[in-house]
Amino acid sequence: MHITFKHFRVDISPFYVLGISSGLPGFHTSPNGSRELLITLQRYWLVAGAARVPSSLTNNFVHTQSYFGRRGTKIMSTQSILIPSSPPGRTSYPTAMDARVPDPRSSAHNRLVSSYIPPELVDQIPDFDENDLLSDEEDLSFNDSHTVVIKNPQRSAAIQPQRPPPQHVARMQSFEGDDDCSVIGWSSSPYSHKVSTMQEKNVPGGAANFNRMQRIKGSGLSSMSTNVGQSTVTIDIPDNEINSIIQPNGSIMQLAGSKRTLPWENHSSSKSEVMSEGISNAAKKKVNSKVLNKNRYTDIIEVNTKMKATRTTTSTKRSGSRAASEAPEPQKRIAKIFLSEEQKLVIRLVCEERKSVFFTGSAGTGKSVLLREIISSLRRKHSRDNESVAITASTGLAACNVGGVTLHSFAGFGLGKEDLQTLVKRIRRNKKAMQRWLRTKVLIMDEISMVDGELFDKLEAIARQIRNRDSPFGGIQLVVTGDFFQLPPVPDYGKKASSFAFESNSWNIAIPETICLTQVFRQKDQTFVDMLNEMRIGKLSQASIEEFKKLDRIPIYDDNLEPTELFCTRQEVEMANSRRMSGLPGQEHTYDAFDSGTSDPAVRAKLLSSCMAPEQVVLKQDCQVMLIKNMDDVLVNGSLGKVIGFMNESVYAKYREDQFREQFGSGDTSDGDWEPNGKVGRKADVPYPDDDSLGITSLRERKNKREEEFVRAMADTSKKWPLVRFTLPDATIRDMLILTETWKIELPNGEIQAQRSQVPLILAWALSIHKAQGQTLERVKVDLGRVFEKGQAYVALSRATSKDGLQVLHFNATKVRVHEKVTKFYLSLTTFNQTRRDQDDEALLEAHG
Ligand SMILES: Nc1ncnc2c1ncn2[C@@H]1O[C@H](COP(=O)(O)OP(=O)(O)OP(=O)(O)O)[C@@H](O)[C@H]1O
Repeated sequence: MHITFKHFRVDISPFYVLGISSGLPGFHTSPNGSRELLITLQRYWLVAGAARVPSSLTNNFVHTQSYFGRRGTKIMSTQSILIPSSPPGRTSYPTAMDARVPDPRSSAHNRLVSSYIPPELVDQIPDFDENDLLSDEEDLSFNDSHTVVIKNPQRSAAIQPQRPPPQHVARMQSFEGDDDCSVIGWSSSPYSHKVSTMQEKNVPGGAANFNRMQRIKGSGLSSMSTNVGQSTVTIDIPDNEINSIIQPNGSIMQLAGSKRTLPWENHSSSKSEVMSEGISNAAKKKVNSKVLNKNRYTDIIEVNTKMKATRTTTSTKRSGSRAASEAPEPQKRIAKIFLSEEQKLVIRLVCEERKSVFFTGSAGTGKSVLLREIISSLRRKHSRDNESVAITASTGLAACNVGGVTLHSFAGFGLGKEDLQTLVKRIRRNKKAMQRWLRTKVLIMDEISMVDGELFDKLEAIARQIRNRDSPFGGIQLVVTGDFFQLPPVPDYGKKASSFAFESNSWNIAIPETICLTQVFRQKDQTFVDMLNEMRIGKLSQASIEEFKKLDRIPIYDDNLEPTELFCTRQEVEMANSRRMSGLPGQEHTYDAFDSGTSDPAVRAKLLSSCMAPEQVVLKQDCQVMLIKNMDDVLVNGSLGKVIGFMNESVYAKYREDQFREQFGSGDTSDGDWEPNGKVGRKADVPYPDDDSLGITSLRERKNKREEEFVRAMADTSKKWPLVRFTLPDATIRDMLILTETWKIELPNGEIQAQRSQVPLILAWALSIHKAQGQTLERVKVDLGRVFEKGQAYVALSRATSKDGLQVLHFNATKVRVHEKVTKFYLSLTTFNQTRRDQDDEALLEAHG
């Protein structure tokens, strides 16, 4: 996405302003008739202050959240980009100074601080010290590439407590841009406040203008602002980094999968609520008035701060000089996926040609990845009416994975067992359900293999009746995906077997386009891909049978991580996991989920019962866990790790610092590519069982006393989280403190029916095949002797990324069974697909050059 702005301002703001500025979005104003880009590079987020701002405000209005932490912690290196525009009637252009960043020593500043930060924490805020100020502008300047260079180590160290020896020349994180596109990059590193290269077009004064840095009188580093006046700046924001777009009418379009959870959403403890209650009336008034003002802004685009894809990957070898990184927070960096030509074809059919499509393909062909892309595109396309794209899936688990609701929930007809007319009547009585059916333009259905054919027909007929239109699904465009060779619908109790959706009467007329994805991404080894494809269709060659039999051995792994054992029943899974847990010494750490949402508690509990994140996670040191959310491009849903300790975020900061020193020594850290999210290539297994063993005493000696108190104060109020050691595919290790994440079951209008905040970990010695569907696992152990359902063996084995990481016990070709009608259905598609491919050959050839 390219966005062009006429004005922009860069604020570089360390500690003081943050708890306040982020919570008071109304201060962000811009001149009449113009659009303003405000970039705030924040050194510290004083979360205590921010947490007192009601989430409704932050959610619905500014979304300054970029990298939020939890209450009671200090978060280093946050940034946000806000793009408000044109509040009518405004002609003035308040600077950061007069609008929201009063001189830290002024009474105005104190008033702001004290109205948003609880008194006990105000006491912990270090006094502003004249010595902390940079003496003059020579201490701080922009160099040619607009790099902030902090020249005075002592002073900047005092201001920014976690700063390592600071010859830190902030290096730009610049994105590549084409000629028409100016680019701004930024870094989350507090050592590198910066705004990267900007190619300004038609800028009166050009770069010189940019350099016109405004400093806040007397406040040194506490805030700076650069004002480019009439520059035109276009920034290129990768789609996957846009969380939400606030539209001219004030409504918010959430984009798929990228929203960062706010601390108060995350927090399972009621502490933050207590804090909100404690908010002063004056503050409440202030906040409310800002809410009322929200329509003044016509659009705000929020960019989350997952680490930019342009960050260089850390080498695991020690290198002479590296840029020190401080950020103890696990920053997210989601890999940019380049879609294959066949994936792009589906996007084109759906988004440009508005066709109803069914895209299918064997396990690992990127159906889920593609679906997420489609959702993003459709949401952007239908941004004026965010209710028009309905995301659904056959099961709660699948729905949770794509951020949608179950088909039943969308339909609003309960279990949907009654006859058609009864169901239609029920929906007509349900205003919200009616609205959904009427407003939906695109209906997405994931995991179609588990949708019953009868249900599919009912939905089709309901759509026609409610929308009073005779075309299939009443004119709703369908985007359907899944693989019928995987798990089938669960039959109703007492009913023999369910039918498949493709057997329904309406399937063929409702879905004119079918695309079979053929390129497998999950496995790289073509022999293995072929073996799995044979297994999928139940036609195993003798050679493949022999190969599978060879997998009945115990793979040797260099680390202590064991393969995840897949079982058919939940009971077996629970037994296997609890047996292993009870064998571990050590104290249990329990994490209770925090559930919320608009549905009543009983419905919510039911909706969340199939959420991948359990209600309660009990962990011990040394237990094996699996990540159930993508954290970045390396640590992804399915990554295996071992809990090596429990600590709070402040202690983790020290831990990271220790880790860094241990690995790279305490020498020059001013340059290089070491990055803050913990990718430290250290093979030695150094246990960090608890806070006390972290040697923080010695570190403290090196710290400023004031800062130490601050850290302790913050640490005291925070909770201990699991520190997990992940072994990466290249055999290096990476430790990450795992905090809570959120899963949502969301209706098309953005209403969150149910939401769960929980640490994104599950015990990973064992997993059910049902839950494993959709997962990618590096190490898998399956006992085929226990498999009973058609498609089950295929689902289980196809989770593995390689033969080396797959152990198969009791392989028996007769256990590999498929539904005959599924085979027939796919055979009929092959012909169709060939025709489709013939048609598209030309386009594909062209695309390949
Ligand atoms: N275009 C792509 N480029 C690179 N990797 C991809 C691409 N598409 C998918 N992948 C990767 O392939 C793996 C499998 O993708 P995904 O889970 O979307 O497959 P799927 O078809 O949904 O599988 P299943 O049917 O087993 O659920 C993931 O690790 C994903 O990141």
